[in-house]
Amino acid sequence: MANEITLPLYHKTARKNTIQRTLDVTLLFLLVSLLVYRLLSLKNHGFVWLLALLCESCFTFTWSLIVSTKWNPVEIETYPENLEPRFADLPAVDMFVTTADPAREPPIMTVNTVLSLLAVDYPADKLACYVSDDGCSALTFHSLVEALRFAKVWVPFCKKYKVQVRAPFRYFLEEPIFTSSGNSEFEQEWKKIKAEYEQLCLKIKEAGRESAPCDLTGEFAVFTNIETGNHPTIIKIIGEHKHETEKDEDEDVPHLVYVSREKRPKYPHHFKAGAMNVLSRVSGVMTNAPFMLNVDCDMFANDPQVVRQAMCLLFGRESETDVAFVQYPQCFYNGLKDDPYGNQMIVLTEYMGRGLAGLQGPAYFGTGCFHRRKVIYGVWPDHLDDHATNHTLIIGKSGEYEEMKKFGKSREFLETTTHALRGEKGIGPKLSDSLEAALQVADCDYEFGSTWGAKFGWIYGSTTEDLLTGLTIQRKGWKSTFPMPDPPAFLGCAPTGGPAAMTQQKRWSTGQLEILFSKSNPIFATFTGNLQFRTSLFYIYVLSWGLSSIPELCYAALPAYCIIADSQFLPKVYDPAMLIPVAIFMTYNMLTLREYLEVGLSVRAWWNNMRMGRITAASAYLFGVLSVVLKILGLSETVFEVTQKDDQASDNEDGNGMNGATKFTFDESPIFVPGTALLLVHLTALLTLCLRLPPISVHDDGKGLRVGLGEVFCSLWVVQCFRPFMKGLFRRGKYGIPPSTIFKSTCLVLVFVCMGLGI
Ligand SMILES: O=c1ccn([C@@H]2O[C@H](COP(=O)(O)OP(=O)(O)O[C@H]3O[C@H](CO)[C@@H](O)[C@H](O)[C@H]3O)[C@@H](O)[C@H]2O)c(=O)[nH]1
Ligand SMILES: [Mn+2]
Repeated sequence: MANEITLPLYHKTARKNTIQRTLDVTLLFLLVSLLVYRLLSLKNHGFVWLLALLCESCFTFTWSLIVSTKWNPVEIETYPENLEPRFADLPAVDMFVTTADPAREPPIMTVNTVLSLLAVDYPADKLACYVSDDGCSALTFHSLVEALRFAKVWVPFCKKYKVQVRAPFRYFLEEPIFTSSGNSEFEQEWKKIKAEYEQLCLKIKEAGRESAPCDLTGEFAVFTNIETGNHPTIIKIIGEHKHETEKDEDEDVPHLVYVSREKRPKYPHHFKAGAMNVLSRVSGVMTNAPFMLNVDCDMFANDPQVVRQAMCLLFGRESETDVAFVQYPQCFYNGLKDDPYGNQMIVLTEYMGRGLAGLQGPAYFGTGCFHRRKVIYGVWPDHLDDHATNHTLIIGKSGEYEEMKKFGKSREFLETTTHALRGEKGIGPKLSDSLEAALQVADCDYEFGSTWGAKFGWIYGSTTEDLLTGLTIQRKGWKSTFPMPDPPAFLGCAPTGGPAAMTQQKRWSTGQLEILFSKSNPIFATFTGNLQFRTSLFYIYVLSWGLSSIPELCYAALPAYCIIADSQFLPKVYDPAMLIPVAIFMTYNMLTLREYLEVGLSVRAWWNNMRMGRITAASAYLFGVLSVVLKILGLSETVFEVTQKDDQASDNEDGNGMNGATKFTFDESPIFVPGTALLLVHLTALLTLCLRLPPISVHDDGKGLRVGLGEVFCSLWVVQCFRPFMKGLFRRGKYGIPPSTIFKSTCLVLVFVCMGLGI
């Protein structure tokens, strides 16, 4: 027998990327050359030249951040099969699912996520699943109660037949190949369970149609006349794993708990971050597992080995204690062909993600992440041992009790926290015994006087609470890790449609800027904390997505301005200096295209991402900047608008759920005004050009063309990028840009043209 201590749990290898590095550096060199050229020739040119220089400086800076992040990619492999030979007793894991709105997040979706978690390949008595419902919806609760009933057949079935994908809506998409006899046990069971799942879907669908999903009596009575933003805490133990019947396969399902925290109109609830903190505390008093997994309601576990994989990276050898969290990439099951909305983030994950894994580790991306409970409770990596062995945080000694007050005033919670910090469980055998304590820690005023959300837990103050929380953890010097298994560990749902995609990007850029302009920003974290320099560069990159909209928009408007004002922002065509921008254009496109092709994506996917990058910057990011400016001026608060998720059930009905989804959709939102205006400006410029025919006339010196060909080319390129908007001008309904948006945009165009003509 192999020496069990030496069996590896994971392996991390550096990946070769010579070609990529060469291309990246070449581009950086070209960009710097362009800046030098502009600087040297600045005095011969006017404002336009200076503006171009400023924009290009921003792009060069951003590019250098990207190059630094991508420089050292790694690959991480885990060996879950070695976990049990090495550790007979696997650690417990609490699994959190958040949902907020049964209309935007169909309960059947949450149910599938929960089922996939309940069925993972891990001892059921070590798992507990907590669902936080910020919508306080009887429908969601009802759906979960039904789901547990189904789980009692689904989980044993998955384990018996080693089902690979344990979210039923995915599993039942295809019929397996049954053995020829046609009546095998598997076939019969498969059909029976499929019928039961269909029954479950039907029940949930019908319940959703009624004003109340069922009679609001018994367990459901608390939901009578409930108001979403004004109600007491509701915690329901939907299913308790029974130890006595451990041998009985039918009952081998983990705990399932429903949590809807108290909400009152005047109390801030801090959106998802608040929900996660409540889940941390409720699970603290109920199960107190040393590790916690968190997923959004649309992110099901796609690989039943996922908990074991994560434990390979988190649990075990001492040298691993510095890994604070294991973040899995966000991958999507509803990915439309060729990524028309440019939000599948495959290339971003592949290059930036792998690169980050080679540094201090990835940021926390909000879902598909396993956290160490101690880290969430604010422990520093160098204090880990104090807490584990001889920490004196024992309740009862006065001074220390003071220190513990930062966790809030529940005695039960403080007790379990002490245990958690010491690496013990310290909770009673029955969930129901802790119900009262759980209700107390979910109160909306529980956090008053504590430092929840400020020093530890999920940190408040940004609509991208994930980045802020991760940054706070990494600031302490913690590392994290980013395995990218195939098949993906989790699969979620990417927003489809212009409005949903833009709303999400706007929220992200808002949240990112909130962090950048706060005292938690990565620059301070490097100088006053332990955030590594290059990890900090990554954070600066990601947190300034919103800001990038300003140089992007200016630069995109420059060609049109130049054509209208008859000036030039690029060197003349016959000027040898023109080679620099041409080389930049070619290298950039070649390099990015290569990245897409390398990971098996199409040219179309590359192009869609390129153009969505421009569209997003001109719309969502700009609005992100606006909402942060309004917040800083104290004029409005930022809010977390939940992303609309497509209904899986209806997806299945029409086979692919992609009815016209590749056509860009619009709504009345002002978010589409800047993009429309930009397009109209370019069309106006190109039209002016045609009216000024013949555009190509020989200059006095006989050498040049009157029109800057560079500018015309750029203008055509911008129009090409905004083609979805161009089509939107001529379409109607949700595929068309609303007349009011066109009107507002036209006003902006008039202002712009007047500026260009110097009126
Ligand atoms: O008041 C709220 C608002 C949201 N959520 C939940 O937060 C999750 C993420 O919301 P979603 O609308 O899906 O946002 P996305 O932009 O798709 O989410 C990404 O970005 C968020 C930060 O902006 C992270 O929190 C997420 O984990 C990450 O997947 C969902 O499960 C919601 O139910 C709550 O629990 N309470
Ligand atoms: Mn989401």
